Amino acid sequence: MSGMPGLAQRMNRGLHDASERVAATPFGRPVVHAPLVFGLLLVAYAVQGPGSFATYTILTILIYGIAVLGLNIPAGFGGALSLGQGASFAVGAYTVGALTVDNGWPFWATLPVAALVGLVFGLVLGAPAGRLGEIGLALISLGAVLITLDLIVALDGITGGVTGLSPIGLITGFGAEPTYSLWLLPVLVTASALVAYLLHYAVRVSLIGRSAMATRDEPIGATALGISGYRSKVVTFTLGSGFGAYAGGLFAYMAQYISPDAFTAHLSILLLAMVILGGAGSIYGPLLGAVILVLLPQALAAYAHVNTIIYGATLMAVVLLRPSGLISRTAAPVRDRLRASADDPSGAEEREKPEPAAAAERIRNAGPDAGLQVRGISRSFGGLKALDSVSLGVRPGEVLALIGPNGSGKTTVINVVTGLYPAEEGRIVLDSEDITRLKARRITELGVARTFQTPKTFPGLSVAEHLFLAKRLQPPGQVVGEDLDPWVRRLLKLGGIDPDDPRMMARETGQLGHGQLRFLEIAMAIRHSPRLLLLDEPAAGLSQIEMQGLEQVTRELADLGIAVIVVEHHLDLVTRLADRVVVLELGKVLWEGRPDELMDAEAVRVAYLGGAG
Ligand SMILES: Nc1ncnc2c1ncn2[C@@H]1O[C@H](COP(=O)(O)OP(=O)(O)OP(=O)(O)O)[C@@H](O)[C@H]1O
Repeated sequence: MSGMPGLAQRMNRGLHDASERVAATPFGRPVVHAPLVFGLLLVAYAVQGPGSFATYTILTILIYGIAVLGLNIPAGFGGALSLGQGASFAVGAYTVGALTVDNGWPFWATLPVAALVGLVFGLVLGAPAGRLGEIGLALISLGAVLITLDLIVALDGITGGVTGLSPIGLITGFGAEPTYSLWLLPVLVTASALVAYLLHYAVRVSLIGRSAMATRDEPIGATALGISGYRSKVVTFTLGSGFGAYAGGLFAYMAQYISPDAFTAHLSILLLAMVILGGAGSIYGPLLGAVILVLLPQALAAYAHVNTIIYGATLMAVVLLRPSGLISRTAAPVRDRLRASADDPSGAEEREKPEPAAAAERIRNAGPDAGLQVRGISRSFGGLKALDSVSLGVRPGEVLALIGPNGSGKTTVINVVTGLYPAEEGRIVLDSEDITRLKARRITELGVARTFQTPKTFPGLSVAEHLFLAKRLQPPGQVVGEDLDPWVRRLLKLGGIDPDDPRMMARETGQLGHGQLRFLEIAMAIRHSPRLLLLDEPAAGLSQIEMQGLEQVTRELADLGIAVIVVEHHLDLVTRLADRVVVLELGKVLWEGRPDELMDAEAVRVAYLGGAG
């Protein structure tokens, strides 16, 4: 299903900065520049005075900054249109308020509890919302804001109702009166912002962050890689809410008084606006958004009659002129090297051939049910029977070519085998295990890798990040007990991607050409270390040289013991590469045999080649 790209997707894809970026940010790694900023801010507080208006403004920016970094996790990395960050902020503020005012807890106890409550709140909200599309998720999160506000008013025994809670001091209890240390708040907020920034960056470069981005950019491709889109949404929502609640807790300490007025739906919209304005999905863009949207109203305060108009117009202008926000997303570095060969980690020599003896023995020892058996599968779309009782099989070490006229059902076979569409009839057995009713992700986990007719790669992730995901999501217990990185490297090179060029590896794939994407996708499938590899028209759009390279690598991979099904229109390639050929017509198997018999088969000539010759 193509359909219109969603709002969040458009928001996230936006404009790609054409420049090549290797580092995570223009200022280098966050671990280097973040402590520097921390020090500079402390100097600024000292110069301005820790209780000054300037310090208060910086602290406001940092507190909102923590909340928007959190929101950037589901909204930027995950592409979810979340309007509920204000609710998490409120939950955190009231957790701190209630524990401080009613129970006299000090800040070092209340703030972790606030973050924890925020995580639970995010999980409770994210678990049902994660199943919904963009609009559903937006509405659920907005609903959460409204309900939270009502609950704050209703639970006045804990929250103080409309009157609110005060005084909220940083250090209370132990028989002491609430204490307001002039320096404690700035240091605590600034240190918290620093940690939040580093944590946010860690999420960005983790499997969680990259999986969320992959799902955002290409959900079907992500599923084929073994990523659970639902889990990604729930986890990112939960983490973001934890950040939001912690920020709300800090806000309570800064304001020393909280009431429902501070947490209306306007706050949630403001936080989302900060993320979008600064650059959703970028590492420090949301912080820039917080700076602008805190300072702008202050700068406009003198023009009371027009300030809202200017504020709104500025927002609209920026979003219209730069749909991806002020700061474009930045490719993140990957600590994951493609090895040139299993026994040569230095990466000098590439191994040309698999070890024939070991591989041949593995193939010989495969049991009678080894490989894939498809028995009488059918699948309809509306009134159209795309597959009608199709049976075929492929053994380890074998290349099966699936050919047939357009619309004969070749891709549907791959889609049904990989669980994208369930079969309506028949059985699919992989190495003696019935996989007919398994979900797509589970089938991937069993060692089934595929490519698509049009590569389903992730435009916002770098080449290296694609290969990172394929490796990290590799099924346990590799079938081919060898490191396949040398073949991955060869495939990349065939596609014109130099695996040893850091700039190339750091390039977002939204900037790559068709051939590069096709080889990258095949390389990812190989990095998955599959037992069954399904290639959907891999040679489409390739040159003769590229096709020959692809043919050689595919043969070698099969010789290692991988079972390969290749859907292909190039009959010359099919006759050279395949061990067996299955011809489909109108969803049925028309013919099956050796490639050298193909041209003599009368039925195939009539159906597939139009009876010529
Ligand atoms: N998701 C779908 N919804 C509706 N119809 C579908 C869907 N997927 C496939 N079909 C239909 O099923 C039939 C088989 O399609 P399929 O893509 O498997 O053919 P194919 O042999 O791979 O063709 P091509 O060589 O053009 O890729 C076609 O008529 C197609 O329109």
